[in-house]
Amino acid sequence: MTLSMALTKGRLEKNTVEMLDQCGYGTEALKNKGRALVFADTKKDLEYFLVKANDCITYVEHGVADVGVVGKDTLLEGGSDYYELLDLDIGKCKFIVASLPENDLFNKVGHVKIGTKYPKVAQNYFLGRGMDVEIIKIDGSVELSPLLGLCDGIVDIMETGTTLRENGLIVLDTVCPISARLIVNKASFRLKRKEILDLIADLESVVKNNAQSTQ
Ligand SMILES: Nc1ncnc2c1ncn2[C@@H]1O[C@H](COP(=O)(O)OP(=O)(O)OP(=O)(O)O)[C@@H](O)[C@H]1O
Ligand SMILES: O=P(O)(O)OC[C@H]1O[C@H](OP(=O)(O)OP(=O)(O)O)[C@H](O)[C@@H]1O
Repeated sequence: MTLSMALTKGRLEKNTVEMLDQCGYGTEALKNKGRALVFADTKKDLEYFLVKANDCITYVEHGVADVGVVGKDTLLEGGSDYYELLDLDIGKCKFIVASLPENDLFNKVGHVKIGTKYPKVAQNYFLGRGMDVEIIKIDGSVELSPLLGLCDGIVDIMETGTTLRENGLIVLDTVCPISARLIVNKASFRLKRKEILDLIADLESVVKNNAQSTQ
């Protein structure tokens, strides 16, 4: 049976395709893609879709894609009707709390405002610290919001730390690490169990090899 796989386009795309290559799969179409969005594997009974991160969860939850590759950041913020079966150990970054050095938001008396693209993650983090903060949803360039006085601090993704540094912000705390995960539609896992377990075994051995070669 053909397996359909939703891949997150953008930052995760190159590393995901590289992993599929390492599995020995036929990813030529994905590498010469033009404006196409659906690609057939040339060696395996696999079909790929390239989608935005949030849509990856939607396609998998609805069973249009049997499996998907998506960042843990998106999973923490998005739906929950899927199985998360493998940490692919790519797209590694973390959620952090940051502010201007003079804004000690953990000790501020009164109203605290937090800018973020990830309101659910931010809300849960601050509730966990017993702080009832106001969350202000921002869609991008989140680091700008404390500089302009829109908020006291931010919850955002940090990879190299360059964006924070170049905007004079400091990390106050780490919320959690992030990496790309393989998610699976629940019904597909019953109906296409063998195909999905084979895919997981292939990806798992690539994850192990890559971990060994970076040691
Ligand atoms: N420095 C980084 N910043 C943001 N995401 C990163 C970073 N490094 C790895 N990632 C991972 O890559 C995934 C895709 O990020 P990407 O920026 O391509 O898409 P996006 O978050 O939908 O942004 P955009 O709306 O700009 O396309 C993220 O969900 C995250 O898991
Ligand atoms: O630690 P760094 O390596 O600097 O990476 C982190 C930055 O990258 C992401 O933004 P992105 O480039 O996706 O732009 P956006 O602000 O429009 O989401 C993220 O939101 C940070 O701003």
